[in-house]
Amino acid sequence: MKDGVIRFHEQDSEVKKVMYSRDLTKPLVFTSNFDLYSPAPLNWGDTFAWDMASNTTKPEDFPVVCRDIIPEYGRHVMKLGMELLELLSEALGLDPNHLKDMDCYKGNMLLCHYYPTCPEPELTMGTTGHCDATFLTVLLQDHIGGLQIHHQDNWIDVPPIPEALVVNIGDVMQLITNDRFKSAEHRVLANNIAPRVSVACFFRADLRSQEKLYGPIKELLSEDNPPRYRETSFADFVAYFNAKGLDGTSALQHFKL
Ligand SMILES: O=C(O)CCC(=O)C(=O)O
Ligand SMILES: [Fe+2]
Repeated sequence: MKDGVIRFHEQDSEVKKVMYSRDLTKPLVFTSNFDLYSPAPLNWGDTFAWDMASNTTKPEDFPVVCRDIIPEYGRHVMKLGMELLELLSEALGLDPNHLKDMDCYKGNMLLCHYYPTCPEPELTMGTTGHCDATFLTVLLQDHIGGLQIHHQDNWIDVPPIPEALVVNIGDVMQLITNDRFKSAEHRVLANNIAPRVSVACFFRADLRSQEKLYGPIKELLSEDNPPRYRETSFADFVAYFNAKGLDGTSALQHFKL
């Protein structure tokens, strides 16, 4: 999978620009710098994004250099994520199907990141600190390193472990569990040694639906544990998150009661 991502990103810009867009609602998009229009230094990274929920994507729509692997990886990571949703439901004392039945996977997205070698890494970031606007993120990183997690006011390295995946809780999981599960703030350093590749599978609800509302799960609430967040559609959460940008503040604050 990592080779497939390298094959895509190391194509000529002329080939890639055909897929370039800043509209991540398109099924397959090549894009750059989540924060292109923010005043802060630009993030040093490109992304090839697949909206896994789009049922209009045909195998031949994928770029030929990674057509063999991206849909297959997508199937495997989806299966793993469903099992994780079951385990997390059980950990909350709920029926194993609870999170799956909340459709925490119906708007999934696969983000294939490529962070080019950066001549002046101290002036920017691969990705600035943020929590994901997801329930869950399953992350595959290569051997280069640079991923860090914010813990007790320090940024701690998450060293790559061969064959291992990193699983992050996202903001919307924190919201529906009323802070039982905390979202993990993370960032990626830029480096001047070698390009870095990672693949994030975002477990999300369907962004096309405004009907379903996500608030703290009723079974987890009690007199001593009243709801801490208001309900929101997944689409509204993501719209707020994207409009705010990666400015180091938590999108969850906006939904606090
Ligand atoms: O590249 C990484 O390791 C992290 C990517 C990330 O944080 C994201 O896609 O939200
Ligand atoms: Fe992230």
